[in-house]
Amino acid sequence: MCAAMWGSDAVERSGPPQAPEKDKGKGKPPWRSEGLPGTPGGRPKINWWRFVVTLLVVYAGFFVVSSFVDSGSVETISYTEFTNQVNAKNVKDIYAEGLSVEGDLRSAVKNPDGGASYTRFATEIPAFANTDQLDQQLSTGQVVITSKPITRGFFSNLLLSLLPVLLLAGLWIWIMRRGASMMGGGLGGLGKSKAAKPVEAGQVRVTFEDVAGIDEVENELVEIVDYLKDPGKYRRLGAKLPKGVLLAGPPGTGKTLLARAVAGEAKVPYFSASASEFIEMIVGVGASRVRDLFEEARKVAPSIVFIDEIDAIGRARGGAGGIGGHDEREQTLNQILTEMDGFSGAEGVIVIGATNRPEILDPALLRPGRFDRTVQVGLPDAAGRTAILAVHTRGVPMDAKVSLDQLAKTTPGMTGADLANLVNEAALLAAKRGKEKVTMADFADALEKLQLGAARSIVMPEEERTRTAFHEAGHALLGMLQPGADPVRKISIIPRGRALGVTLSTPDTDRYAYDEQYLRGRITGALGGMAAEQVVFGVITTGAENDLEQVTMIARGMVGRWGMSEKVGPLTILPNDGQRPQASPATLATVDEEARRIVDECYERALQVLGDNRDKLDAIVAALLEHETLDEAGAYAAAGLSTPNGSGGSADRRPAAVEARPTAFTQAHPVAPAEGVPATTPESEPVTADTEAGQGAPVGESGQHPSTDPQPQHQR
Ligand SMILES: Nc1ncnc2c1ncn2[C@@H]1O[C@H](COP(=O)(O)OP(=O)(O)OP(=O)(O)O)[C@@H](O)[C@H]1O
Ligand SMILES: [Zn+2]
Repeated sequence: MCAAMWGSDAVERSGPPQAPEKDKGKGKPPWRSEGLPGTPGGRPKINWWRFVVTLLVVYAGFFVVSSFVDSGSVETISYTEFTNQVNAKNVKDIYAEGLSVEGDLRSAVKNPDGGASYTRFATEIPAFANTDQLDQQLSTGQVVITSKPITRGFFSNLLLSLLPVLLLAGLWIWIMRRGASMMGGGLGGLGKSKAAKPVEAGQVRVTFEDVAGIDEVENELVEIVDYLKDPGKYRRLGAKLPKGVLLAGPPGTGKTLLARAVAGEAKVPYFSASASEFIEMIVGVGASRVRDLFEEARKVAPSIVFIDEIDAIGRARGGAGGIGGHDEREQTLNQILTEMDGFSGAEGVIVIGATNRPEILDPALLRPGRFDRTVQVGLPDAAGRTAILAVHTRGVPMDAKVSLDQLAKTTPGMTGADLANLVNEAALLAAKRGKEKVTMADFADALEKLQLGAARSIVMPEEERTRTAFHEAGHALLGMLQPGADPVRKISIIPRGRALGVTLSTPDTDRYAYDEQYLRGRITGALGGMAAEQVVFGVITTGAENDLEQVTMIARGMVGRWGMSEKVGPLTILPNDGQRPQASPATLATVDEEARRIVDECYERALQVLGDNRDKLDAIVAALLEHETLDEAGAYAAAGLSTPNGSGGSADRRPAAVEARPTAFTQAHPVAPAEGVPATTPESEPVTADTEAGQGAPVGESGQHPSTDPQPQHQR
């Protein structure tokens, strides 16, 4: 009974703070309530039935367990028997707590010496028992009661017996609240968006000055800034501005920064939220948060609402699930769409969304009147990188010899965030070294740390070191000898992170597209470590796991994505967006077969080249064992080759590269394969997940150049 009361109280408290009635009659589009059957106004759905059933089960379990605990050497007797024994003065001291009584009962068997012997007994006093009368009996029976006497009234007794239930219920609610508050909110505050607190107008300190290297993107947003500054100007002419702008591009390219800069330039309030924050375990919460957010934004319009990671909720419906339940995601998405449809444009709320994966967005989001403008935010080119470095080195005292141009050239593929990080790392290093200014050497070391990972101080057994040296030399030598391959920049057998050794190759210029020969070269190079182990030691180790992942990914991409197998043809069999492969089992089998053929051919070639150039391989290994790390010049010199850029650098080596997609190409070997057993991926598993991090995602004009970018890291 108490539990029931308590429960209904909890129902009250779980309701969203803003009563749904508030929305009624406000002329909200009718489809909203149709679209959300059973959850009007996004009221959280709590399954009370399940709650009650769970409690009953737990309660029953509690009794079963406690009856087991009671049994044993203790004899359970009935209440009547107990009172009889008391009256017969057979009961010694008792221990009473609540309704349970335990004590000693004189045995029927007498001791030989004539003394009494006792056995342990227990009983329950029923709630209807007359406890006053019992008290009387106990005192005349000379029974000493320890612990609390049994004089509680009916209700307190009941309450006591319900205590475990109450505790469990409390625990349950606590878990619920925790679940909710972990993602923001809390049960009482469900739906209250943390994001509803904007950065006030004029408080956003970021301007376009702080965003470098992506001028085209800025230009697209200037119009919006102008509109936000004076919406009236546009309104008078009846001009319609986009309600939403979608910024699409790889992580760290400055999308958030841009959105803030727009707010900073226009001096308007800025609301920001990550789409994943909206999603809750309880259906309807996301939608109510969205409603809240927009309500606040409208109050202070003109304003900007920035929604990061919009793909988390904006995935095409029916596609692979995102976070949160399906219903919740869809409702949240619907709410965003409703809100965007809702503004007349006169309100001056501009929504800026950001995503790494525009291709998986629900087309409904991109319809006119919603995110009707998509701006691609790509990786910066060399000039862009120089500009970004300039922004981030503004307050950093630098040695006169530091050349940002030079740095930009050696950092192809890095994003704005990477470059900001690089500057910071270099400054940290310089400070640690007690310098007044950051020098080029600090930058070089910081770059090495970022590209290769921080060195670890573990002592490698000599045998392991030699094996690693051969492995890395194998990667490197194939990189040096294959036409069109990216120059080898660094080889190292110093363990870093999870890697035992690293070979780094980067192109001279950023590149966006790769030809078949290049990709085969890359596969061959990635197999070089394993091939070297095979050639030299006759056995291979688990150290090539990472290499093989790359190999598999590239080979399958060539066949299933980039039309490089005649047998399969120019079809997309393995989509880039993580969707299931679209092909018959027979075609999938052919893809596997073709990928395997390519890899086999490349491995043969790797064995061949290394076998033919064993002298060069040994020479690189000797240099590596001596110096541990070789830079570009050192590596080529050790092999007796000239660097690709050097005097003898043959022009035919240079890839027919388009612009730059600088990809550091390193190979890492796990120091220890997880628990000794390298995880194996079944051949048939589509390797499309690699693009998750945007690493393999198309760069530049989205999707037009399916850039392979098979994971730049290539480490032993
Ligand atoms: N174009 C740029 N100019 C100057 N700094 C930049 C630029 N791009 C990124 N940065 C730096 O990188 C940091 C992170 O960028 P930001 O958070 O805007 O990236 P993002 O594209 O929103 O990434 P994500 O998709 O991961 O959210 C910025 O705070 C800034 O310091
Ligand atoms: Zn390797």
